[in-house]
Amino acid sequence: MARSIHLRGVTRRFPNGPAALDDVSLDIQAGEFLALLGPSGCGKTTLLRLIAGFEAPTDGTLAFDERLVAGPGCFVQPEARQVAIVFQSYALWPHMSVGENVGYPLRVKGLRGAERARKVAEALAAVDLSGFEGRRPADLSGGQRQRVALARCLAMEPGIVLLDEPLANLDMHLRASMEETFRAFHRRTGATMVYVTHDQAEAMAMADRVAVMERGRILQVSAPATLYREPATEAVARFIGHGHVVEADILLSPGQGHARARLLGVEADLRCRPGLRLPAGARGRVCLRAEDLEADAPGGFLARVLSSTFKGAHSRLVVEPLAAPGLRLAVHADAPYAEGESLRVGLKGGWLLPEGGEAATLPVREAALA
Ligand SMILES: Nc1ncnc2c1ncn2[C@@H]1O[C@H](COP(=O)(O)OP(=O)(O)OP(=O)(O)O)[C@@H](O)[C@H]1O
Repeated sequence: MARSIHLRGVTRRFPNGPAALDDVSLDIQAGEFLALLGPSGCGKTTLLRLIAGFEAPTDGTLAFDERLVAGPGCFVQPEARQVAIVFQSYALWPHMSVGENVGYPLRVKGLRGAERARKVAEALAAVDLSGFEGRRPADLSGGQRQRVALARCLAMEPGIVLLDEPLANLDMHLRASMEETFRAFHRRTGATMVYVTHDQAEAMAMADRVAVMERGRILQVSAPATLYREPATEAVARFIGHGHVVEADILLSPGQGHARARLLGVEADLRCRPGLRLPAGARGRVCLRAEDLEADAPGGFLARVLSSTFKGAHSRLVVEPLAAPGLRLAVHADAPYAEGESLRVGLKGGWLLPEGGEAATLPVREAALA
């Protein structure tokens, strides 16, 4: 049975350093597929290890459903938490066959003979490895080994599955096909899954919701489309999908999900959070993506082409608005442009970041253009 996970004010400190987790509160629904995403050192693995029971919180509480598993005066040992873990390194026993590896947790549970063999065969069939029972892990490819680890997890019928960068050791091509395997695994088990990754494409492709972390804190937890279209802070806007953030003057106080503003010398209608309070005349910050911009649009702002790259269906331009020297924006155009050429760029939209976003930093970092 899938279980929900609840963290309240969880802090984890190690000696000699800032808190690895800093006052984290998070509710993961039963049966949800949640990805923890963030740069190296942001605390993803510590959070996962805490749920598994390999770490204890310095402060705060952790509960599965209604049951407290870690907190003041309480610590449930990892083996009593009934949580399955899939590691980057597969963690298969090299001396056991595939069938023995998958059947191991069932043996520990006391399952014998034909019933165990049936469950092993079912789990291997679910990951497309029927007939591999007799092989050794050493005779398998990386992707096959990871599927054996998944089958072992499947055989345990766990309520919670924790995955620590399980695709990190696989090549690009295999990763894409394994994403589908993980989604199918999730549909099949209905388990609550917490998936650690620093690869945003992976997180966005698989998870129901993504928690973006930075320096031990959760910046935003949202469905992938919401993270992309409606980032809560400038840091999330820049991190997810390489959004560009520019300053704007609010012309009409935001209404129900819309605002009128002047940015880069032209007026535009922007999307915003319903109920957002920013008076006319205030300064706001806007997340712009390539799809918010239109090349060669009369009435748009003037910009200079810095580079033009042929991408098949379109050319990807990097332009510098004349009104904001140093700012670089990505724009899609139907035709290629020459370097140094001028054009007008139309503003079709943009997302007005909610108040409380971090201070704008211009010029935009080159990294945002990658
Ligand atoms: N056992 C430990 N002792 C001391 N510091 C630790 C320990 N474990 C983690 N840390 C520190 O806590 C911070 C968060 O580490 P964590 O491994 O959770 O990050 P991460 O986001 O998973 O990074 P990566 O993607 O590189 O694995 C880091 O600064 C790390 O150095």
